[in-house]
Amino acid sequence: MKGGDILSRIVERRRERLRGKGPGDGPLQGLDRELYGRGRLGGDRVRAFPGPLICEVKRRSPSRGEIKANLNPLDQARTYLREGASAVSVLTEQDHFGGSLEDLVSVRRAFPDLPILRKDFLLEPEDVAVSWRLGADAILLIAGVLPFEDLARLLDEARRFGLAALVEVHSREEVEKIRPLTPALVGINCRDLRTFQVDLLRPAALVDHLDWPARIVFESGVFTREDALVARESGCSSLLVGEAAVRNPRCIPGLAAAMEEPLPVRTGGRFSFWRYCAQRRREGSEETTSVQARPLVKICGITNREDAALARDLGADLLGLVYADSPREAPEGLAGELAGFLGVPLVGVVVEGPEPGGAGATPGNRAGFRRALQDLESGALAAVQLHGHSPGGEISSLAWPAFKALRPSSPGEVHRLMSRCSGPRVLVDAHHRQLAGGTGEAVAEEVMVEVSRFLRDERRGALWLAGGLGPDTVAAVVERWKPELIDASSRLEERPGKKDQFLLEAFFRALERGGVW
Ligand SMILES: O=C(O)c1ccccc1NCC(=O)[C@H](O)[C@H](O)COP(=O)(O)O
Repeated sequence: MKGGDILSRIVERRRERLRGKGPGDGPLQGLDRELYGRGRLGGDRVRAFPGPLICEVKRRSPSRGEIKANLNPLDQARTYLREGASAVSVLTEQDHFGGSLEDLVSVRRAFPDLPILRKDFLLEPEDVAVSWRLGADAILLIAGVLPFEDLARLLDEARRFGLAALVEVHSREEVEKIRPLTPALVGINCRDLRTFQVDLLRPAALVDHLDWPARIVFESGVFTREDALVARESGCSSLLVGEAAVRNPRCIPGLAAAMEEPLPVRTGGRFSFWRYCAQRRREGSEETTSVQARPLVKICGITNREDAALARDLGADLLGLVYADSPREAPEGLAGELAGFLGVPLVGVVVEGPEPGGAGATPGNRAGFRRALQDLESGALAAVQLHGHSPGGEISSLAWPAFKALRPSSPGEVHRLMSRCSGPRVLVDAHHRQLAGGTGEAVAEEVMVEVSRFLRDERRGALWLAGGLGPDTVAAVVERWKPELIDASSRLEERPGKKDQFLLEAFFRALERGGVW
């Protein structure tokens, strides 16, 4: 099912059910509150809810379709507990998620001490009472579907019953809506419930606007350790994981560990990389990942102080330093020197494994990789851009923060390469038989068509694009593919490794003049 107005339809259906059978949905009315209420969390435990990892009991969803039609809620909850979830969320919405209040009751009965969130589209104070009666410890309240007065009333009701309330937001507007209520537990949903688009940078973009003491839950789209690390870097203390946990509960220990163990490195020195990127997106782009605003600009292949300062002054958002065999390899010590005065995050570009065409793990590239890791650890680099094919697939075990640069050689390769990548963004660059990057060539049109289709159909993230961008092409490329970030290098040079002032200025002028912003 497509996005469209699905949220309104879900809410309308829920209202119909409330008008028909009432909040207890008929058969469950009159259940013994003492029996089902006995697992409720006491005061301190409500305050500690939900711990690092909430896993969801859900059979299907409008955005993902069937996930596990024959799911047994008890088996699923038991597995979650065994694997290390700190709380369980039970979907009770029937028509679109295949849940039920019976699911909630049966999980509560079997696990009296398990912290349970009731996840549904709750609309009326009576919903809160029913949730308590049937054994929930916490309820979800969605700011996007509740008028302010109703939200306030339901929050009060939750307090009266001693239930934790997870108040969910997705936009800046919704943050403003809940601000007067200063809820203690806020969920930031990476998924836009109206379009189903998932953007793992959404929490990072919103978190600084939550300017009251609150525990923040990172919701939706989490599959991997990298996703969990992004959640932590965004200032979230908990994850809410649905599809990944249902399909593969064995991911749970890794996700739980990623939320608790020491972060792999200093997460980007002075810059919190993903937070910087999320917050740097220009005005107007916040509400959607089909970006309208002027894209972020990464100028790559910086080898000296002068070029770095010029690119910064012209408006570059990120600068790239190459740590690989290349005519634009950055001299040793440059990152440390630039980080001291520049005020723009530096990205270390590395080639970390063999490329299909043979370029790759030369001794120079391996030495470059080690050097980049040192500069990342010292805080001189804010992130690492990984070219080449990593053997394991977990980029965070190589470096963090990091993102992959993918160079599909054909449309057929796009899905295979992009679906294997985790984390919030990948950079799409031009394929070349010999060179790992800095080719000066554009990504083939037919590859770009497939990349756009992948991002649209998977509804995940926004486009970061490199390859042959220069003053003459940048405006048309931006207009056509609407990237969130563009990356340019060799077509801004007077010779390999030295930027050309005229071309750099023309590039930024073309970007300002030619765009749709
Ligand atoms: O730029 C290089 O020489 C390079 C060498 C090895 C690995 C990556 C490299 N560059 C990566 C970049 O991010 C470039 O900006 C990107 O490939 C686009 O380059 P260009 O087509 O020259 O604008």
